[in-house]
Amino acid sequence: MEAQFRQSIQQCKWVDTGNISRKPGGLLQVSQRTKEFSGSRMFMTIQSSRRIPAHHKPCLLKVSSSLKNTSGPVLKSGNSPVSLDESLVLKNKSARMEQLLNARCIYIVGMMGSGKTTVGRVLSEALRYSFSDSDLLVEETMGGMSVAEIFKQYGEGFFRDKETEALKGLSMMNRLVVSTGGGAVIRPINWKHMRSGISVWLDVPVECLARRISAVGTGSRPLLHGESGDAYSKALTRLSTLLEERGESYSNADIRVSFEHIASKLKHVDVDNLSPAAIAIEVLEQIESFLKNGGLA
Ligand SMILES: Nc1ncnc2c1ncn2[C@@H]1O[C@H](COP(=O)(O)OP(=O)(O)OP(=O)(O)O)[C@@H](O)[C@H]1O
Ligand SMILES: O=C(O)C1=C[C@@H](O)[C@@H](O)[C@H](O)C1
Repeated sequence: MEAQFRQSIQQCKWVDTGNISRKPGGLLQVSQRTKEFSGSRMFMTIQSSRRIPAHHKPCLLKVSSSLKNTSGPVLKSGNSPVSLDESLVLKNKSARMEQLLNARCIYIVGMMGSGKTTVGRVLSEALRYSFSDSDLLVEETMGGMSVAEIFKQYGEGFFRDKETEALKGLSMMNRLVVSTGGGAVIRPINWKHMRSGISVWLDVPVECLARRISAVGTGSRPLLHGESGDAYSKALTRLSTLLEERGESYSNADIRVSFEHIASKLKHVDVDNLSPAAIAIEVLEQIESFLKNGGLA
């Protein structure tokens, strides 16, 4: 396959085919003719379907290039812009971790608004995992009722039972990134299910959570209803109480990804402008060192 691939791109004049190297995870790195594309990099990935016999594997060629000084958001991952540089780091790290991860699921825990869904989607794409959201699963089993409606009609206890059922089902699967409900950590039985994989706590300062949530409203977040004051103060008051109650439960996670730590590492003045991809990269780095240091052994 690789030889065929080399041949098929011989005519492609801006690719120096003599300089193809294989990277882990099937990534082929191709350097370009520096005369014409000075300062740019090009990566090609061969992806194939597992269900088809090896000698008939179709080949999907993904080509991306980046020019030096191109750091603006240019690729889209779901709704999250991922810069080419971040995208390459994510791809390389993910490919390196394929074996180490051994198809284990990743459970993302954290307060509402911490970015479990946003970061989870970026991670799942990079790892070529599927993405799942336990809140959405509960809504599906309830025939499309929203979480807020379930709380209102049946109460929190009922919702928590459904959440536990959803996590139990997910614990039997592999190659999933799961965004868990913000309160999933409070039930020990849920930890039993999440221990089937690697759990990651997105630890976001409460002021940042309140800013994010007050920007979009609390309509879909029943536990934030009922405070008085402006949207930011209401969210801040309620979230602070919840975080105080749950701090210890979140710290049961195998890995804690602190936004303050990422901001200081990247020399950002605050935590509000960390890209989902930068957070996903930190998650991968921490998972790698957790597993290499015998985590889950
Ligand atoms: N890195 C980021 N920078 C800026 N805004 C972000 C970032 N990540 C997420 N957001 C925004 O914060 C809000 C919450 O994000 P998201 O839905 O991913 O969080 P969540 O943890 O899944 O929340 P919930 O548990 O309430 O469903 C969204 O409006 C999202 O666009
Ligand atoms: O923090 C919580 O307890 C919740 C978070 C959401 O994801 C939903 O699971 C629900 O609104 C409860």
